[in-house]
Amino acid sequence: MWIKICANTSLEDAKLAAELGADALGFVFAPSPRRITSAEVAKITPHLPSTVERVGVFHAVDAYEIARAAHEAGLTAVQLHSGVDFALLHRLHKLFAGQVSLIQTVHWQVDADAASAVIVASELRKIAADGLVDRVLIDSKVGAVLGGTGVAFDWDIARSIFDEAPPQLKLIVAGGLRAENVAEAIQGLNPWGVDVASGVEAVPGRKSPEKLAVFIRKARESKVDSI
Ligand SMILES: O=C(O)c1ccccc1NCC(=O)[C@H](O)[C@H](O)COP(=O)(O)O
Repeated sequence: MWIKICANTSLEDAKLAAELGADALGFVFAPSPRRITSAEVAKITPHLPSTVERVGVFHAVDAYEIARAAHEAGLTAVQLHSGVDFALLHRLHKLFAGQVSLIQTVHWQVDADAASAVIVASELRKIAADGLVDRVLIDSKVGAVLGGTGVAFDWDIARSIFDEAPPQLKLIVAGGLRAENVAEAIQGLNPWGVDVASGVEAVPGRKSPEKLAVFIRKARESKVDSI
């Protein structure tokens, strides 16, 4: 199980998450109470183990702007968090030339779960057909808020979408995960990875060491029920 701890804003939190076994650390460049600049991330990434992915979360902006920020911040992956824009994905793929990987977010509108199921399934098919990206993060959208919502989407409705997704896609579940429910998400959806931001915080923008430790342990220990 790939585990991403997102929305880090300090070296202390990022180092702790890495020590506790996170596979990837996220830094939010998109508008957020947890937003961080590339100059600030550049002071954190050199102190992290090289085995841990450093993922920048961006709303669609200019490809050159994303590439400049990724370079300055020392990112190893870029997560595009506002709608699927194949032209932008292809521009970034060319600019990064294999040095930085790409993760695409697809949003699940929580107050319209049945419609979201149809839309998300369609987006997954298009991403698979395009063939450029294999990691897709499915995150809750609450009203107009695209991330860090602390709200889970309807996993019962989502189960068939995860089950029937194109097999080449590595699906990451996000939105409202906490130590208390990460096992349920893993057992219900059988994702390739999990991602959490607010669910392991003590206060907005600062992680709770206890919540982080329990979340990572529970995600590691969780097994998918075999039929
Ligand atoms: O985390 C944020 O504050 C955020 C804000 C705006 C865009 C993206 C953001 N985070 C991206 C992620 O990958 C988060 O891990 C994800 O939204 C999950 O958030 P949460 O429900 O708080 O665990």
